[in-house]
Amino acid sequence: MHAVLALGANVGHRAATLRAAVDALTATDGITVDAVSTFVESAPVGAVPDQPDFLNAVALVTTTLGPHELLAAAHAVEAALGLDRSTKVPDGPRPIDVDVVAYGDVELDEDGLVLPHPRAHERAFVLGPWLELDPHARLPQGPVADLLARVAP
Ligand SMILES: Nc1ncnc2c1ncn2[C@@H]1O[C@H](COP(=O)(O)OP(=O)(O)OP(=O)(O)O)[C@@H](O)[C@H]1O
Ligand SMILES: Nc1nc2c(c(=O)[nH]1)N=C(CO)CN2
Repeated sequence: MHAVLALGANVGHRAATLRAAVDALTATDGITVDAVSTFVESAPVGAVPDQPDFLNAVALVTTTLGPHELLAAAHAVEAALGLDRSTKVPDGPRPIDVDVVAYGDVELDEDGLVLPHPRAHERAFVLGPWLELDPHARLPQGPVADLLARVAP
């Protein structure tokens, strides 16, 4: 299955951490990283505006893992790179965040996993890097190119 992962970091050496996350994904059984976007910087979006800017990227992967296993693998990469989920503030600062944006065309909402990611369609820091890798990418809300045009200033 093809899947789309979003990576973000705003604490520590952000670029080094994003590279380490890609390396950790590459080293994960059942995941092949096919493409990684450029790293883009953006101001924090969401409930915590007073925090450092983020560096974000998108990775396209091919995986034999199921969607829940892929989320577990993303969480394992976060933990390996120092993310302590017990102290994580929603929308707040973090050394690394790895979200599952899409898993093929699968739509589901079960056991702590919503696919596609419920906020991906309104996040330029996801849509822009994804569009760079796949000009034909789509979400249920529409083509990623159109969604980006709608949210980008
Ligand atoms: N598609 C998804 N990708 C990642 N996490 C998801 C997804 N759908 C649901 N979740 C759930 O969301 C929970 C919180 O995720 P997380 O801690 O990454 O939130 P956040 O990064 O603060 O905010 P956001 O989810 O808006 O990026 C996770 O524990 C996970 O179970
Ligand atoms: N620019 C930007 N803002 C955010 C980000 C992020 O990755 N980039 N992640 C968040 C919570 O997941 C909240 N806000």
